[in-house]
Amino acid sequence: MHIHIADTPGQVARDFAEFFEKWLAEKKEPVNIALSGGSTPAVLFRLWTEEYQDRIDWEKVHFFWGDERCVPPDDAESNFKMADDLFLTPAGVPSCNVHRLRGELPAEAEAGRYGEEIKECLAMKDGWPVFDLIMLGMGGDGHTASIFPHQMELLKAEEVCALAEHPVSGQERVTLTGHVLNNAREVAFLVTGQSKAEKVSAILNKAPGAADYPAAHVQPTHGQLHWFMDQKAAKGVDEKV
Ligand SMILES: O=C(O)[C@H](O)[C@@H](O)[C@H](O)[C@H](O)COP(=O)(O)O
Repeated sequence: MHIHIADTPGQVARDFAEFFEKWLAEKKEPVNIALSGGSTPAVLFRLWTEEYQDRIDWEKVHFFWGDERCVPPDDAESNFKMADDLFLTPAGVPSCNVHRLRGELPAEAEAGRYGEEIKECLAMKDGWPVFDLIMLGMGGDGHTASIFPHQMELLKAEEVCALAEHPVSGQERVTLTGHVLNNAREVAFLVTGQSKAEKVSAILNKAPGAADYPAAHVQPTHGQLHWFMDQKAAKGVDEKV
């Protein structure tokens, strides 16, 4: 596991962007990556648009989503909308490289369709699709993607994508499931802010009860795991974990 701690959320985004640029430069073939949702990636998306438009050959990158809210693509809640407004469109990412999870469609059917699209586009290993890189966030309850503590069974689901729901709002989601997350070549958490510190510390220090948090179960079978955090989220984490 690789721990990357920076002073500020802006520096976390910059550290990840530099990591990503070096990582991509070593790839001879196009890569398939899954973007995280929520608000944390916004800083990175703006940075990619403002400073990396010409530094990265975005035609080499195919974008998928680790999860999506079951809303239309123009809804303020849409993970796609945030990425598209801040990065995909302004940075001129080719639309054929953007594999949108169609939140406007009936969730169960879309979970199946998106899983099939992923299996068509990605290599397979151990019966599961292999993302080159999956970006993840973590909620204050320890959820990741849209695998929440009240739906731990999604960590072991037999489908590539499954229907999920937010425990408070009841909002329907579609999420990658645990086997897919753990089949990736690289998994990178981007987690910032004081509100995440307790769960981050429990997970990285393997404290009792950490197994109740879905993010604790992201342990790539073959791949590398990275935690990019700011000082506030990483409070209490021993860098030697
Ligand atoms: O659709 C989502 O909301 C995400 O995929 C979710 O897993 C998110 O990454 C965390 O909830 C952290 O969200 P913030 O970045 O807003 O703290």
